[in-house]
Amino acid sequence: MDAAIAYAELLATEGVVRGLIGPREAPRIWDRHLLNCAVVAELIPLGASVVDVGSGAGLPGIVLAVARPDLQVTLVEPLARRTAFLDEVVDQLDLTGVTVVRGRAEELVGRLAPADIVTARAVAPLDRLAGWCLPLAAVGGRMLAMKGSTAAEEIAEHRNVILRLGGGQARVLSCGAGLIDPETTVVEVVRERVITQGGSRRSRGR
Ligand SMILES: C[S@@+](CC[C@H](N)C(=O)[O-])C[C@H]1O[C@@H](n2cnc3c(N)ncnc32)[C@H](O)[C@@H]1O
Repeated sequence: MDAAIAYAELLATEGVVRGLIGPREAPRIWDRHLLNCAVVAELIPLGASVVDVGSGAGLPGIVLAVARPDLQVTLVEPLARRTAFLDEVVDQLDLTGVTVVRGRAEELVGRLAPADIVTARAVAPLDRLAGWCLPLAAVGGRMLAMKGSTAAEEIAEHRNVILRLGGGQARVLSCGAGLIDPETTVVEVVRERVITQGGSRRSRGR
C-alpha cells in the first residue's frame, strides 16, 4: 500500500505538472486509473513475465508491479519524457522487478524475451494493437488489452486480422467483480502461432 500511495501521489503531482495525466484526473486517480488497472492482476499467473506496451505514465504496468511483486514487468514506451518519469517512479518506489525500455513495440520484436503476458491500455485499435503485442508474446502467451464498452464490437470488426496475426479467438473478460464498479473490460487473445514475414505459420511445439 505504501508504494501504491506514493505512486498515486507522483501521478497527481509530477504526472500532472509534466502533462502525463490530465489535471481533471488527479481527484479520480484511484478509481479510474489505479484500481481499474490493479484488478487485471487476477488474469496473470504467479511469477509471469509481463510486457506493458504504451505504458505512458505507468498504466497498467507500474500498478501491476506494485500489486504483484512476483511479476517481472517491462514497460515499453517510445516517448523520452514518459520514460524519464517511469525511471523516476521505478527508482523512488524501489521496484526491482521492473525494466523501462524506450522504443516502439513493433521495433522491439526479437529484442525482448517473449513474454507470458502483454498488456496495453488506451494505446491503439485492436487490430493495430494485436500487430504490436502478439509478436512480443511467447507462443501460448496472451495479450490482455484493456478496452471500454465497445470491446465486443472491436473483436467482431478485427477478428480476421487477429487470426492472420497468429492469435486465437479473442474473448471479452471482466475483472474486479465485487471490488470495483464498473468492472474492467479486457480483451484476451492467446498467441497460438508464429507468423513469419512471408505469412507462413509455425504452431506451438513444432
Ligand atoms: C493514450 S496513452 C496511454 C498510456 C497508458 N497506457 C494509460 O492508460 O494511461 C498511449 C501511449 O502509447 C504510446 N505508444 C504509441 N505508439 C506506440 C507504439 N508503437 N509502441 C509502444 N507505445 C506506443 C504513446 O507514446 C502513449 O504513451
